[in-house]
Amino acid sequence: ITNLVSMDIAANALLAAGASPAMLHCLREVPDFTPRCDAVYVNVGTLSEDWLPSMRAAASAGRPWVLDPVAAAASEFRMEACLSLLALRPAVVRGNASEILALASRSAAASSTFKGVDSSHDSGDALQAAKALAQSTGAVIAVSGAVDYITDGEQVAGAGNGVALMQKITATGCAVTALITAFVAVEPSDALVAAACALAVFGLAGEIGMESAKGPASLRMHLIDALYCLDEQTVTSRVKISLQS
Ligand SMILES: Nc1ncnc2c1ncn2[C@@H]1O[C@H](COP(=O)(O)OP(=O)(O)OP(=O)(O)O)[C@@H](O)[C@H]1O
Ligand SMILES: Cc1ncsc1CCO
Ligand SMILES: [Mg+2]
Repeated sequence: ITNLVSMDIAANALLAAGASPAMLHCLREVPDFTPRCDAVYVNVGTLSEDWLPSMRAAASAGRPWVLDPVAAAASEFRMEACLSLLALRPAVVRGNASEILALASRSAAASSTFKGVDSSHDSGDALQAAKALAQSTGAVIAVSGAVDYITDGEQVAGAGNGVALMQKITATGCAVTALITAFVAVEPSDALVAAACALAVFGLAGEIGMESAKGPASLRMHLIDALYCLDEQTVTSRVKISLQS
């Protein structure tokens, strides 16, 4: 269940990576459909009062699930929605630094530099907040940025792949959270590894895509092509993941 802006890029990124996406958000379909999913993705980017019950039902269906708290500090309603979803035990939460800082401080007003769906902080600024949030929620917290940080509250992994121009394509963050969900479906017992690998692989696809891109629109196309064409040799030789502690 993802936002209206991200549906296309998220579904195409998942297909290119070998997953099988389906976007449904009708509450009456959730009980039939969700048990058949290997993992569930909930993204609040275009939240509405109608969608929140569907999100809560899908997150409660007993499948491993992943939360993208897009613009968590946009409003009281959105912050409360994110906090109520966090209580439903996501395996992973992936946000940009501003989103993770806002969630960790649990207040829509706390983020004075908040401007919307884009981050106004570097990922490193949110590392301590991510660790605290991981400890208080039991979720793996991933903060995207120049270096993506992934933590379970004890261990911290850094994923260094990616290109800055990815920030100029809307919903690349939403797409990488979708990819994390697919990786969690494959590796449900190690969400830290799943999230770190998905972020590194998506960043690597961005690096390879950048070799042919002329700007954000062509990078979007080449990134999806690169994701589709990745092979094991390229992944193992170019992925940059390090354990920080
Ligand atoms: N400065 C950067 N250098 C390299 N890669 C980056 C940089 N900033 C972001 N990325 C990568 O871009 C992708 C999207 O991350 P970003 O932090 O922009 O997400 P976001 O703000 O949630 O995006 P959106 O809300 O548009 O979906 C991630 O794969 C991340 O690793
Ligand atoms: C631009 C935008 N607005 C709500 S969700 C979204 C996609 C990036 O998060
Ligand atoms: Mg985002």
